[in-house]
Amino acid sequence: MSLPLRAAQTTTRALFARASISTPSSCFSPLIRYYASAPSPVFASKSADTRSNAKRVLAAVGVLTVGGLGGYRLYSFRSSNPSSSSSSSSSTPANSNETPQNTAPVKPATKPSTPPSPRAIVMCGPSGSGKSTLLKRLLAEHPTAFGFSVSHTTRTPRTGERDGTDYHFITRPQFASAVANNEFIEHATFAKNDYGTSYKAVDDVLAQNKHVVLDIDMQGVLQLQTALKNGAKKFNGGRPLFVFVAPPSMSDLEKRLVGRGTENKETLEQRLLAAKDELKWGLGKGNVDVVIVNDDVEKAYGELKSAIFH
Ligand SMILES: Nc1ncnc2c1ncn2[C@@H]1O[C@H](COP(=O)(O)OP(=O)(O)OP(=O)(O)O)[C@@H](O)[C@H]1O
Repeated sequence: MSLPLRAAQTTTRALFARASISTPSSCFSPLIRYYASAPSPVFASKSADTRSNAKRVLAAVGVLTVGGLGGYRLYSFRSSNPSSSSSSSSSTPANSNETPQNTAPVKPATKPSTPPSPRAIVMCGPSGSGKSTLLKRLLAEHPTAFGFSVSHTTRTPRTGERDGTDYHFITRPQFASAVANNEFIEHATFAKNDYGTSYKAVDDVLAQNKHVVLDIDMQGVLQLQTALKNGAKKFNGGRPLFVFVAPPSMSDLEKRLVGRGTENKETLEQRLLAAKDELKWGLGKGNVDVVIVNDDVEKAYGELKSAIFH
């Protein structure tokens, strides 16, 4: 990754963090939000439908690539396991005559199972794609199965904030030491303060037999995936499930961000710009386990549950 791109993404990340502080989801860390999930999924094998869907989505990426912020259509599919070398996700270009509208959605689970051990579920996708919307529903439907991880930060506690509950408040040298010791899944700086997500904080939730959903931006996911590939601790021996939430189109995404009322012109542009990169990455071969296109909340939520409970 070139330095200019990374610098631009880091800036975007900071903007996201700043904006998210004032959003309804700001009850979670400004850099990463955690939700305990319903019990862990076990991946179903990919069906013919799934592979067919993947082909169509990849075709949609092509449209996005040449069409800039123009409209595109995306459809749900299960991608390959990003950390599994035995993965066999399809990457064959789609038949250009096929229309996404004919794509069958991933079938929701009919009988949710209860996997034996907790798991981390990593939610990612462009800002405004609907991650919080879906996760709030999951949390509401499975309140006792959810737990929250506590982030570390070097910023000063605000009135009422409790160390170890709202954040782990640490000094800059402590933070630097934790970074050097690879204790963070991901970390970033915002407004001159450092924020980080430690493996331990996530493991603490898993140890309570609760599942954790991490709502992370693309850079955080890339950090995590790199760490996992390099042998970092894997959340109580389990591997996270990577879920990418995509909007049905760029114009829908823009409408939703505007409608949410959280953006000014600058942050809106930043988010839409970042969304293009995130979509290319999220829909790329093998980068995530599941892609959910949130064109309809009910359908998307069903697909999320299907991914989690299978
Ligand atoms: N399927 C949908 N149809 C229409 N509007 C939706 C849908 N899903 C979510 N929204 C709306 O889109 C807006 C953005 O959703 P949400 O805040 O959940 O996105 P997000 O991915 O969590 O964003 P961020 O990463 O910035 O927190 C919200 O106003 C939400 O109500």
